[in-house]
Amino acid sequence: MSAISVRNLVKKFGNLTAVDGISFDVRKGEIFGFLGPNGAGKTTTINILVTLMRPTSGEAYVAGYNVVEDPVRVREKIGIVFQDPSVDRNLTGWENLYIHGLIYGLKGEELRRRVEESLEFAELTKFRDVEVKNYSGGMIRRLEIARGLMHKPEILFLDEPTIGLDPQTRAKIWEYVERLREEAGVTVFLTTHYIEEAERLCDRVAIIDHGKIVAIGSPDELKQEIGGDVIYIRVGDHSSAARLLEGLQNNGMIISHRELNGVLALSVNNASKVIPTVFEAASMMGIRIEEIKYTQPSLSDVFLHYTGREIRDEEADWREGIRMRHRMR
Ligand SMILES: Nc1ncnc2c1ncn2[C@@H]1O[C@H](COP(=O)(O)OP(=O)(O)OP(=O)(O)O)[C@@H](O)[C@H]1O
Repeated sequence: MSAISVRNLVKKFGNLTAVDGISFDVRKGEIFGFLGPNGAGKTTTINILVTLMRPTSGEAYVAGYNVVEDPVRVREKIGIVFQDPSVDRNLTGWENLYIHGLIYGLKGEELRRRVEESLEFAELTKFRDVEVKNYSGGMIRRLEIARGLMHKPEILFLDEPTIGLDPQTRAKIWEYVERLREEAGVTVFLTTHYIEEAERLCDRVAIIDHGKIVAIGSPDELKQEIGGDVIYIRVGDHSSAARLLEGLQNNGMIISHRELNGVLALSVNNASKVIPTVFEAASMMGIRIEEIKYTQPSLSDVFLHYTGREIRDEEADWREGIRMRHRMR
């Protein structure tokens, strides 16, 4: 039996179809990622799976229970960590866990033991009696994840677990999530719009865009599916990049392209055949190539391949900035 099974799931808000007929399975014990830009439908899907929202149509089973027909059973089997901080900043780490345990019906010695174990697992024992407002962003996240695990759920849902955290803290959270799977045997379903997060952490990834799954598989499988190489050419500015692209586009060698701050990225079948043509075109147009390199495609190239767009956009960065400011308050 799969840990999660979703069939033709649809969620509409008025005229907007936030989740548009998705189907997928999450295997027991895997770290499964939902990767997509802001607004793609990731949080809506999580909300349906954790029984906070009813789907418009379709079916979803979590730990074998139907999310609409058996929401109480589903909730017993899952832990949830939302995007925005939800711990009480005026309480200590210990107090936050203790109260959460009480809500879940734990009592006496059992509750105290579980709180200690959770603090230990989150490497927060030293800070157990410190008010959460004095914790760093990474410590708060670890506390929230530990809290989501206190009632020993089979499946843990993490909505954007590292949003707004710096790269070093992000890497620590990844290690922590891996440890959960290895030591606690929990199935993890997470959403993210960070490519590196999906690539580093997930056994399998579903790429979601405009409410639809555009690709699903292990990061390696997805990259192999699109095949080919990506050539990065630094020419210094946008107009040179645009001119060079125009000069290259007629030769039929470019599968897709994108440009960011004067760096042109070209998806091609065989980089070693295309690179001489790039130099030729640049020299004919008087464009100086500052740097050129090529790599196998990344998950970001997979997204570009299936959607024709970058996974990150300015709006996402802007919204994330707002969120971070909100979190700092
Ligand atoms: N309660 C709601 N009412 C109306 N529209 C909604 C509601 N919740 C989400 N939406 C819309 O549905 C779409 C999908 O949103 P969703 O939050 O699921 O995306 P997401 O991929 O999780 O992005 P984010 O990380 O920004 O939350 C968006 O266009 C959003 O504006």
